[in-house]
Amino acid sequence: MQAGLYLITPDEPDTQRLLERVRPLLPFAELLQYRNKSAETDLRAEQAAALAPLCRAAGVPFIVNDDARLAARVRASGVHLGEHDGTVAAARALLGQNAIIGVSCYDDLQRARKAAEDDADYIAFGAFFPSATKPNARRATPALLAAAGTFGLPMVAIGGITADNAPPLLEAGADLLAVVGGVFDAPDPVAAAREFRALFTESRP
Ligand SMILES: Cc1ncc(COP(=O)(O)OP(=O)(O)O)c(N)n1
Ligand SMILES: Cc1nc(C(=O)O)sc1CCOP(=O)(O)O
Ligand SMILES: [Mg+2]
Repeated sequence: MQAGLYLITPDEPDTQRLLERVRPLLPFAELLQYRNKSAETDLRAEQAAALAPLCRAAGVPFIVNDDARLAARVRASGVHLGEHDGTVAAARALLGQNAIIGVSCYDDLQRARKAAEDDADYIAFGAFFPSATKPNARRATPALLAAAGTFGLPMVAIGGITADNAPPLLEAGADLLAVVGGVFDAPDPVAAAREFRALFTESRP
Protein backbone atom coordinates (compact mmCIF):
# COMPACT_ATOMS: atom_id res chain seq x y z
CA MET A 1 0.00 0.00 0.00
CA GLN A 2 1.49 3.32 -1.09
CA ALA A 3 0.97 6.59 0.77
CA GLY A 4 -1.62 8.85 -0.79
CA LEU A 5 -5.27 9.68 -1.15
CA TYR A 6 -7.78 7.11 0.11
CA LEU A 7 -10.92 8.22 -1.64
CA ILE A 8 -14.30 7.28 -0.13
CA THR A 9 -17.56 7.55 -2.05
CA PRO A 10 -20.38 9.87 -0.97
CA ASP A 11 -23.96 8.60 -0.57
CA GLU A 12 -24.90 8.82 -4.26
CA PRO A 13 -28.21 7.09 -5.04
CA ASP A 14 -27.77 6.99 -8.83
CA THR A 15 -25.33 4.25 -9.83
CA GLN A 16 -24.43 5.71 -13.23
CA ARG A 17 -23.86 9.09 -11.65
CA LEU A 18 -21.70 7.44 -8.97
CA LEU A 19 -19.51 5.90 -11.68
CA GLU A 20 -19.29 9.23 -13.51
CA ARG A 21 -18.24 10.98 -10.30
CA VAL A 22 -15.64 8.37 -9.33
CA ARG A 23 -14.08 7.61 -12.74
CA PRO A 24 -12.11 10.85 -13.28
CA LEU A 25 -10.77 10.72 -9.70
CA LEU A 26 -9.27 7.24 -9.81
CA PRO A 27 -5.92 8.35 -11.30
CA PHE A 28 -5.36 10.34 -8.08
CA ALA A 29 -6.39 7.65 -5.59
CA GLU A 30 -4.31 4.91 -3.94
CA LEU A 31 -7.45 3.20 -2.64
CA LEU A 32 -11.17 3.61 -3.30
CA GLN A 33 -13.71 2.73 -0.62
CA TYR A 34 -17.35 2.18 -1.46
CA ARG A 35 -19.39 3.67 1.40
CA ASN A 36 -23.09 4.41 1.15
CA LYS A 37 -24.90 4.69 4.46
CA SER A 38 -28.24 5.66 2.82
CA ALA A 39 -28.62 2.80 0.35
CA GLU A 40 -30.63 -0.37 0.90
CA THR A 41 -28.99 -3.78 0.47
CA ASP A 42 -29.86 -4.21 -3.22
CA LEU A 43 -28.56 -0.80 -4.23
CA ARG A 44 -25.35 -1.32 -2.28
CA ALA A 45 -24.85 -4.65 -4.06
CA GLU A 46 -25.50 -3.00 -7.44
CA GLN A 47 -23.13 -0.10 -6.74
CA ALA A 48 -20.34 -2.26 -5.35
CA ALA A 49 -20.62 -4.58 -8.35
CA ALA A 50 -20.40 -1.57 -10.70
CA LEU A 51 -17.42 0.04 -8.96
CA ALA A 52 -15.35 -3.14 -8.62
CA PRO A 53 -14.49 -3.53 -12.34
CA LEU A 54 -13.95 0.22 -12.70
CA CYS A 55 -11.31 0.12 -9.96
CA ARG A 56 -9.80 -3.10 -11.30
CA ALA A 57 -9.35 -1.51 -14.73
CA ALA A 58 -7.74 1.56 -13.14
CA GLY A 59 -5.44 -0.55 -10.94
CA VAL A 60 -6.88 0.96 -7.77
CA PRO A 61 -7.60 -1.44 -4.87
CA PHE A 62 -11.34 -1.47 -4.16
CA ILE A 63 -12.43 -1.57 -0.51
CA VAL A 64 -16.02 -2.13 0.63
CA ASN A 65 -17.14 -0.43 3.82
CA ASP A 66 -18.77 -2.44 6.63
CA ASP A 67 -19.66 -5.62 4.76
CA ALA A 68 -17.10 -8.40 4.21
CA ARG A 69 -19.70 -10.62 2.53
CA LEU A 70 -20.44 -7.98 -0.08
CA ALA A 71 -16.70 -7.45 -0.54
CA ALA A 72 -16.31 -11.19 -1.21
CA ARG A 73 -19.27 -11.24 -3.61
CA VAL A 74 -17.85 -8.46 -5.83
CA ARG A 75 -14.27 -9.74 -5.50
CA ALA A 76 -13.16 -6.51 -3.85
CA SER A 77 -9.58 -6.04 -2.69
CA GLY A 78 -10.72 -5.69 0.88
CA VAL A 79 -13.07 -4.37 3.52
CA HIS A 80 -13.09 -1.58 6.10
CA LEU A 81 -14.34 -2.56 9.55
CA GLY A 82 -15.60 -0.23 12.26
CA GLU A 83 -16.59 -1.13 15.79
CA HIS A 84 -19.93 -2.64 14.66
CA ASP A 85 -18.72 -4.39 11.52
CA GLY A 86 -17.32 -7.75 12.67
CA THR A 87 -13.85 -9.07 13.35
CA VAL A 88 -10.68 -9.06 11.32
CA ALA A 89 -10.55 -12.87 11.66
CA ALA A 90 -14.04 -13.33 10.20
CA ALA A 91 -13.28 -10.97 7.31
CA ARG A 92 -9.95 -12.70 6.70
CA ALA A 93 -11.70 -16.09 6.56
CA LEU A 94 -14.05 -14.75 3.89
CA LEU A 95 -11.61 -12.68 1.86
CA GLY A 96 -8.29 -14.50 2.19
CA GLN A 97 -4.73 -13.73 3.19
CA ASN A 98 -4.12 -11.17 0.46
CA ALA A 99 -7.17 -9.05 1.22
CA ILE A 100 -6.74 -5.54 2.59
CA ILE A 101 -8.55 -5.37 5.92
CA GLY A 102 -8.68 -1.96 7.56
CA VAL A 103 -9.88 -1.16 11.05
CA SER A 104 -11.34 2.05 12.51
CA CYS A 105 -9.59 3.00 15.73
CA TYR A 106 -11.21 6.41 16.29
CA ASP A 107 -9.14 8.00 19.11
CA ASP A 108 -8.31 4.69 20.77
CA LEU A 109 -4.75 3.35 20.91
CA GLN A 110 -5.90 0.10 22.54
CA ARG A 111 -8.12 -0.61 19.55
CA ALA A 112 -5.11 0.01 17.32
CA ARG A 113 -2.95 -2.37 19.35
CA LYS A 114 -5.66 -5.06 19.05
CA ALA A 115 -6.01 -4.46 15.30
CA ALA A 116 -2.26 -4.92 14.89
CA GLU A 117 -2.34 -8.14 16.91
CA ASP A 118 -5.24 -9.32 14.73
CA ASP A 119 -3.18 -8.74 11.58
CA ALA A 120 -5.14 -5.85 10.18
CA ASP A 121 -3.57 -4.23 7.11
CA TYR A 122 -4.09 -0.64 8.18
CA ILE A 123 -5.40 1.32 11.14
CA ALA A 124 -7.57 4.41 10.75
CA PHE A 125 -7.89 7.29 13.21
CA GLY A 126 -10.25 10.25 13.30
CA ALA A 127 -12.07 12.44 13.09
CA PHE A 128 -9.33 15.06 12.88
CA PHE A 129 -11.60 17.90 11.81
CA PRO A 130 -15.36 18.55 11.84
CA SER A 131 -16.98 16.39 9.21
CA ALA A 132 -20.20 17.13 7.34
CA THR A 133 -20.25 13.48 6.25
CA LYS A 134 -20.20 12.22 9.84
CA PRO A 135 -21.03 15.17 12.12
CA ASN A 136 -21.01 13.14 15.35
CA ALA A 137 -17.70 11.39 14.77
CA ARG A 138 -15.40 11.08 17.77
CA ARG A 139 -12.44 13.46 17.52
CA ALA A 140 -8.75 12.58 17.40
CA THR A 141 -5.53 14.60 17.51
CA PRO A 142 -2.29 14.36 15.50
CA ALA A 143 -0.48 13.28 18.72
CA LEU A 144 -2.41 10.01 18.48
CA LEU A 145 -0.87 9.30 15.07
CA ALA A 146 2.59 9.95 16.42
CA ALA A 147 1.96 7.48 19.26
CA ALA A 148 0.42 4.83 16.98
CA GLY A 149 3.46 4.77 14.69
CA THR A 150 4.92 2.10 16.98
CA PHE A 151 2.35 -0.46 15.78
CA GLY A 152 4.12 -0.70 12.46
CA LEU A 153 1.00 -0.59 10.29
CA PRO A 154 0.06 1.92 7.61
CA MET A 155 -1.95 4.70 9.26
CA VAL A 156 -5.02 6.34 7.76
CA ALA A 157 -6.31 9.73 8.90
CA ILE A 158 -9.97 10.59 8.33
CA GLY A 159 -12.54 13.24 9.11
CA GLY A 160 -12.98 16.66 7.53
CA ILE A 161 -9.66 16.51 5.72
CA THR A 162 -8.81 18.92 2.93
CA ALA A 163 -5.53 19.49 1.11
CA ASP A 164 -5.17 22.69 3.15
CA ASN A 165 -5.56 21.20 6.63
CA ALA A 166 -3.78 17.89 5.92
CA PRO A 167 -0.06 18.77 6.34
CA PRO A 168 0.04 18.37 10.18
CA LEU A 169 -1.46 14.88 9.79
CA LEU A 170 1.28 13.86 7.35
CA GLU A 171 3.92 15.33 9.66
CA ALA A 172 2.47 13.26 12.53
CA GLY A 173 2.84 10.08 10.46
CA ALA A 174 -0.36 9.52 8.47
CA ASP A 175 0.30 7.45 5.36
CA LEU A 176 -3.10 7.75 3.75
CA LEU A 177 -5.67 10.55 3.88
CA ALA A 178 -9.22 9.21 3.72
CA VAL A 179 -11.55 11.76 2.22
CA VAL A 180 -15.17 12.13 1.13
CA GLY A 181 -16.22 15.78 1.20
CA GLY A 182 -12.77 17.28 0.68
CA VAL A 183 -12.89 15.88 -2.85
CA PHE A 184 -16.51 15.14 -3.77
CA ASP A 185 -17.94 18.37 -2.33
CA ALA A 186 -15.20 20.55 -3.79
CA PRO A 187 -16.22 22.93 -6.62
CA ASP A 188 -13.79 21.03 -8.86
CA PRO A 189 -13.30 17.46 -7.51
CA VAL A 190 -10.51 16.62 -9.97
CA ALA A 191 -8.56 19.73 -8.96
CA ALA A 192 -9.08 18.85 -5.29
CA ALA A 193 -7.86 15.28 -5.85
CA ARG A 194 -4.84 16.62 -7.71
CA GLU A 195 -4.03 18.88 -4.74
CA PHE A 196 -4.10 15.87 -2.44
CA ARG A 197 -1.74 13.98 -4.72
CA ALA A 198 0.64 16.94 -4.76
CA LEU A 199 0.91 16.73 -0.96
CA PHE A 200 2.52 13.33 -1.40
CA THR A 201 4.60 13.89 -4.50
CA GLU A 202 5.98 17.20 -3.19
CA SER A 203 6.64 16.24 0.45
CA ARG A 204 7.77 12.66 -0.27
CA PRO A 205 9.59 12.59 -3.61
C1 LIG B 1 -10.71 4.63 6.16
C2 LIG B 1 -11.90 4.67 7.03
N1 LIG B 1 -11.75 5.03 8.32
C3 LIG B 1 -12.82 5.09 9.13
C4 LIG B 1 -14.06 4.75 8.66
C5 LIG B 1 -15.25 4.76 9.58
O1 LIG B 1 -15.73 3.44 9.83
P1 LIG B 1 -16.94 3.22 10.87
O2 LIG B 1 -16.54 3.72 12.20
O3 LIG B 1 -17.37 1.81 10.77
O4 LIG B 1 -18.08 4.17 10.35
P2 LIG B 1 -18.87 4.09 8.98
O5 LIG B 1 -17.97 4.53 7.88
O6 LIG B 1 -19.31 2.69 8.75
O7 LIG B 1 -20.00 5.05 9.16
C6 LIG B 1 -14.17 4.37 7.31
N2 LIG B 1 -15.35 4.03 6.77
N3 LIG B 1 -13.08 4.33 6.52
C1 LIG C 1 -16.68 7.88 7.54
C2 LIG C 1 -15.95 8.64 8.58
N1 LIG C 1 -15.37 8.03 9.64
C3 LIG C 1 -14.79 8.89 10.47
C4 LIG C 1 -14.10 8.50 11.71
O1 LIG C 1 -13.64 9.39 12.41
O2 LIG C 1 -14.01 7.30 11.96
S1 LIG C 1 -14.91 10.49 9.94
C5 LIG C 1 -15.78 10.01 8.58
C6 LIG C 1 -16.28 10.96 7.53
C7 LIG C 1 -15.28 11.19 6.44
O3 LIG C 1 -15.82 12.04 5.50
P1 LIG C 1 -15.26 13.53 5.23
O4 LIG C 1 -13.96 13.39 4.55
O5 LIG C 1 -16.32 14.14 4.34
O6 LIG C 1 -15.21 14.22 6.56
MG1 LIG D 1 -18.60 0.86 9.51
